[in-house]
Amino acid sequence: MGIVEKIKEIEAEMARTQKNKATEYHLGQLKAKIAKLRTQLLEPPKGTSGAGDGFEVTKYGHGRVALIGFPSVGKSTLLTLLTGTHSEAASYEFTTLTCIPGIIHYNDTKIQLLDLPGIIEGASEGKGRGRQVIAVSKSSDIVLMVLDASKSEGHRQILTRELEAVGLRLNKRPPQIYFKKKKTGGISFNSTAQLTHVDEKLCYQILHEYKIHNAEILFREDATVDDLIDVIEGNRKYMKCIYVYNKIDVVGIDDVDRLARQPNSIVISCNLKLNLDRLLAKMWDEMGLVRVYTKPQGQQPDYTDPCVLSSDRGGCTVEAFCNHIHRNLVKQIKYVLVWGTSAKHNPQTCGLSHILEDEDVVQVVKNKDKQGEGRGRFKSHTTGPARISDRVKKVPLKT
Ligand SMILES: Nc1nc2c(ncn2[C@@H]2O[C@H](COP(=O)(O)OP(=O)(O)OP(=O)(O)O)[C@@H](O)[C@H]2O)c(=O)[nH]1
Ligand SMILES: [K+]
Ligand SMILES: [Mg+2]
Repeated sequence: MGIVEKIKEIEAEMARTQKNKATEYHLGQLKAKIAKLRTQLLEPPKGTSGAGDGFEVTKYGHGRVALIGFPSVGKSTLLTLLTGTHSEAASYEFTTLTCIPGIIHYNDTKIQLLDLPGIIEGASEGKGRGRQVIAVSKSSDIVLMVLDASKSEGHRQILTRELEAVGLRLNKRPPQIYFKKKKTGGISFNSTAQLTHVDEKLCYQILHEYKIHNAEILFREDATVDDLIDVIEGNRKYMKCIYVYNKIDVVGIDDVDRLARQPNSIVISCNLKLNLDRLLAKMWDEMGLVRVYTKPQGQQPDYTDPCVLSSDRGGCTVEAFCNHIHRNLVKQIKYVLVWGTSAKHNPQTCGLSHILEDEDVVQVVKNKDKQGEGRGRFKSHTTGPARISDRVKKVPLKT
């Protein structure tokens, strides 16, 4: 029996089993069995590297965004509109057969947008190009789930389920469960929260299913069995997702209004070029990119060429900023001067652990730079409006 058949069989058994206190442990065990099989399903076939099939696209720019959706929802039309790169669009399904990259220029940053083939129910089990599409989505920073506003609202749930089946968690944070495997000592089970979904026995059974006999586990919230399995599997990817309802030109105003009010959602029309600017702004906000402008001593910063940090990848500390500029810079640094919203006063003298914010300006002072930095430096600075864009771009910085 293949892995997919095994999963189907267990799913059928779960559907047959009544949910009550007595079957709770058995159901938990079945969930763990499915999770293990799905992980097996994700392992690339022996002798291959993974995604394959012309789907590997080199990362480019300051972040990567994947377009995921059923066929013919308008993914390619959207890529062409936002990036200027042509991706074939047509009224028949599966027009796009590979991964097509384009570049969005926004806020002086470059975002790589990936058009992908449509995916369908069963994608997680390898239907269509599901596996390759999912592998590419996992490599991106956020997902735009493109939906047809005129079609069934169930599509969003189906796609979410497909992505969950392969370990993607959309708009969720990791469960607050501490878990550490040990060599000896048995299982130590603790919780700092009242648990209503999981008890010690169920936890032991799940761990037993994974052949884990020595571990430390601490629940910091009222987590579920699924949360526990996610933590044990350890391979889940937590991603932001924006639900993009396209084709609002063909639905009534009441539907548009309802869809627009759902969390993490935006309504657009590629045909009428409606709301695309709002989509870009939302996408950029969700990516959590932080632009930092470097200011050479005695000069104005170059506002066209930011150093772009990410709160998700690598962090936004002064240390991350320095590493971004040069790998040896951290060793040479004495302190930095920071202007902008992260600074208590302008400029603030900061160390490596200071966390920078979008549009901050940083001047690096190296150890050998001591000479030029007299005490008068601090007298000459004025505090301006809170936004660096107002303050710095109009009023030259005192240097
Ligand atoms: N009415 C309407 N039609 C649209 C809109 N956007 C795209 N379409 C049409 O929808 C059809 C499918 O568009 P595509 O861009 O090929 O869709 P896709 O999601 O890339 O499709 P696949 O590559 O096959 O998965 C085309 O006929 C488009 O012209 C829109 O905003 N409104
Ligand atoms: K199409
Ligand atoms: Mg397409």
